[in-house]
Amino acid sequence: MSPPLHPMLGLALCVYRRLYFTQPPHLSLCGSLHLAATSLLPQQSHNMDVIGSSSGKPRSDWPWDLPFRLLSSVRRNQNLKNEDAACRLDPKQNVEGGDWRKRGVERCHAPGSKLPGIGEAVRAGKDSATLPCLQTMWTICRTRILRVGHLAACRMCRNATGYTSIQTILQLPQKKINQLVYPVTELERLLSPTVDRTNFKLFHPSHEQIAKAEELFRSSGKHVIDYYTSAIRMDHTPTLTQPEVCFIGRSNIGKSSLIKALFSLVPEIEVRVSKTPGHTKKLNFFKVGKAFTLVDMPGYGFRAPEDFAEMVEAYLQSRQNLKRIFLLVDGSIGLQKNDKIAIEMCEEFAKPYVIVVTKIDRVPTSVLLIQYLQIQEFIENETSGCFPQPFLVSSLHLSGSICSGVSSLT
Ligand SMILES: Nc1nc2c(ncn2[C@@H]2O[C@H](COP(=O)(O)OP(=O)(O)OP(=O)(O)O)[C@@H](O)[C@H]2O)c(=O)[nH]1
Ligand SMILES: [Mg+2]
Repeated sequence: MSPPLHPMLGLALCVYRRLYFTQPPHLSLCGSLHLAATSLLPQQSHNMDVIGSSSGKPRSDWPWDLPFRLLSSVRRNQNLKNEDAACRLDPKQNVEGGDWRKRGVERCHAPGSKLPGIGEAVRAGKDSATLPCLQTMWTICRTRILRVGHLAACRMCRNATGYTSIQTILQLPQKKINQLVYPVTELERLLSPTVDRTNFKLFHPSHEQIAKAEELFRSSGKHVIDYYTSAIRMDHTPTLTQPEVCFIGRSNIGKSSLIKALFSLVPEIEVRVSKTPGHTKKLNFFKVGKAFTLVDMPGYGFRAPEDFAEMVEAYLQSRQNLKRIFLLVDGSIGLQKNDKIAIEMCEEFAKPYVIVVTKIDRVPTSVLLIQYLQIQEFIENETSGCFPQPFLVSSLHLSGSICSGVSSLT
């Protein structure tokens, strides 16, 4: 029989479990993988070819079929020439497991020195033996607890990579699978039966398709996934023939986090994520084998780099092998003025782009649905090169959330 808990401890545990052992972490990662996976799939191209606009009018001028068809062609048809292959692809991912683990270690060691310990007590003239003794014990205990916690967290984090796989997710109850893999379908369920759902169903890959695309995000001897280089100006960018996709959005919107989540099967790749806006200062290139390249970019808006225009706009405008832009928008606030400027830019440069609604784990479903419908309407009425169905993702940090997510499965 488990010992009775102190009421306060019981309450704390409840809050803790509520905060950390719920679904969003999976949802997030799955959403990202789903996004990554599906956008690479050949089958998707068929959808893309036929969907046209949601008004039923075919978008014959839509350049989408190129990027979406790519990957499969490359993989299936080895004879395809590079230039042809370079016409259809895209993906994404991210990293920071390494960083996180390092920070975990720092956290383990730092607290002792920061505690109001013996030194401070002595300086404050408290010469009673009790205080320093208790504080020393507390320091030691706390350091140990943190260290054990850190090791457990690291272990969970390693395990977590296993749970990022669609195969693992498929072992979950059906309802959970749906929540994780098809967040858009979950939203759709809330609509009244009279609402036109066409644009909710355009992008709905099967589990097999996702699994296939997921394979692209596993590094192996023949298919090496790794950071490649960084550039601060267009003329510093590497000359690459394989197709490229990039992630743009306001600073702090979660571009790097999304890339990191997509690279969660390759945790050794470092993708730096930060709470501080304006963290990514360069164009960071990550190679996914010979298949394609992902580019993480500085954000626009608050604390954007001064040379943002020369760097990012020039890249978007003139990068020949750029096949798709993923424009990230915050799920809680929807399209902002800056986002609309970015959309105008994509339209002007005639690059195919997708709107990705991020951080959906932080948004109540009702708010998310409203934002989603507004974005869909905007796409329908104001754009011509944007994929009509926004993607929903939440790419939580590998720290905490994912580990907790794993725990919730066990
Ligand atoms: N809850 C939640 N937080 C997220 C998500 N994605 C990113 N974040 C958090 O948002 C903050 C910013 O994430 P980044 O990935 O560094 O954002 P960024 O767009 O690369 O920012 P810049 O490099 O400054 O332009 C971090 O604290 C992330 O943990 C998400 O899906 N859900
Ligand atoms: Mg960043």
